[in-house]
Amino acid sequence: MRILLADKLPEQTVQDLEDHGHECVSEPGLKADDLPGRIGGFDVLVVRSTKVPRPVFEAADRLALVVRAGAGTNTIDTDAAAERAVLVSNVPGRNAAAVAELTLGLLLAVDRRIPDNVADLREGRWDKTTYGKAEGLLGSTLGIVGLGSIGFLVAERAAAFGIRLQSVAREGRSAASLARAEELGITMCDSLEELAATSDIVSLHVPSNAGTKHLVDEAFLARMRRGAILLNTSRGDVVDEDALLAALDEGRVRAGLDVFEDEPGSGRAEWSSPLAQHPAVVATHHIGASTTQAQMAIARGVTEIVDAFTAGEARHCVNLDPDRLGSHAIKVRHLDRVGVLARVLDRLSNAGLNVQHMTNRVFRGGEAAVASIDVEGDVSAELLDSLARTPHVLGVAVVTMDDGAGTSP
Ligand SMILES: NC(=O)C1=CN([C@@H]2O[C@H](COP(=O)(O)OP(=O)(O)OC[C@H]3O[C@@H](n4cnc5c(N)ncnc54)[C@H](O)[C@@H]3O)[C@@H](O)[C@H]2O)C=CC1
Ligand SMILES: O=C(O)C(=O)COP(=O)(O)O
Repeated sequence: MRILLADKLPEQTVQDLEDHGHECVSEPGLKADDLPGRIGGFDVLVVRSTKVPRPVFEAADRLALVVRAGAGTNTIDTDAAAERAVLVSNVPGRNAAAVAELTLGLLLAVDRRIPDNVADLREGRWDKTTYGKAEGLLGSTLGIVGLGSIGFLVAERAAAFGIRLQSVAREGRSAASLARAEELGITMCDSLEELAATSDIVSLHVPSNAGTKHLVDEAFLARMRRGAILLNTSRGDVVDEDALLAALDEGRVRAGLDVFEDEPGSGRAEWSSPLAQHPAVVATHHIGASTTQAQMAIARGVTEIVDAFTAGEARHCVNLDPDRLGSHAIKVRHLDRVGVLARVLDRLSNAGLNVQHMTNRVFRGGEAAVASIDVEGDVSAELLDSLARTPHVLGVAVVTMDDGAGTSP
């Protein structure tokens, strides 16, 4: 597998991939605009925050997998990838502890004005009068928006500070997630509006997508308690930055921010931002995931995904359609001979059935195999009979899949 690494990744990533037999080219300086001209000849692209827009997929000849060495895939045009059958996978959860640590760091820094304390002391000014006025966090209420990998780890850490926890009730939350929330004493608000109005601190841990864009807008900020703290370590566009700036200027809220809508995509850049420079903001350089621990964990995750892909598995893929798993699962047990599957597929095609997902596993000894073919459409007795009579086929069975009961790819 030829792999292009277009971002700063630990040397261990390259080492692991090469140890697993892959050929790696590491070009951490590549930008989105360079990628279309560079992607030719590579099977796999690995990136962190480097953007992967549509032209990359249009220019690619062999590209079959993009791995986001991190959590958020909003920087990758996953639709363009899907249109060209390129898998996009992320490495979920592995950097969550690092982001949770930074989130708590920002909270303490805002509450105690630690950066301003430090700056004044470095300038030779002692000012206990100004800085000795923090509110304190014990008994305050933290509203967590986005109760996933990071949200839960923020909750665990905040609980240790004696902070009360709440989130928003959401359809489709798994039983495991509900149980964990209950265990941590997280109460559920009925709405985001209620969370905004009843939290002393709001921390954002949702992915960036159409549904979360400007989730924190003027109305949300207007509902927040006076002096409340907004923490954003998710993505810049989850917050309406103009509305936040206005709320900060009016002294209504304070903020700890690791991410910005127009943040530079590179490691170093000249960049100024009224938000990042605001006196009521403690800002960092999108470093939530940038600990050695997190990056090593991500590096292992990247290798696992590439290895799984090599073995035919789409692990942590974000752009396969979970609803298109077919209406019927057909199992064909057959002798492992050249041409059997071609004949089986030919019969499915003649019956007008579209294959949604397919695997073929060979048994020990190499004599026989079983193909699992998920199809969409009616499977007639006539078709089953013709499949069963295909040369070298040993047996055929069909299972009707309920909605959502398909075989996961
Ligand atoms: N600052 C940094 O360096 C990092 C930032 N991130 C950002 O944090 C985000 C979250 O990361 P994880 O916790 O690992 O992802 P996750 O997928 O484990 O959790 C996201 C949670 O948000 C929930 N959610 C989605 N839309 C929502 C909505 N409209 N309202 C309420 N909840 C909603 C999901 O159900 C899920 O529980 C990433 O998508 C990424 O953008 C992630 C890692 C590092
Ligand atoms: O994992 C994520 O979603 C992150 O935001 C981390 O970004 P990075 O890999 O540090 O550019």
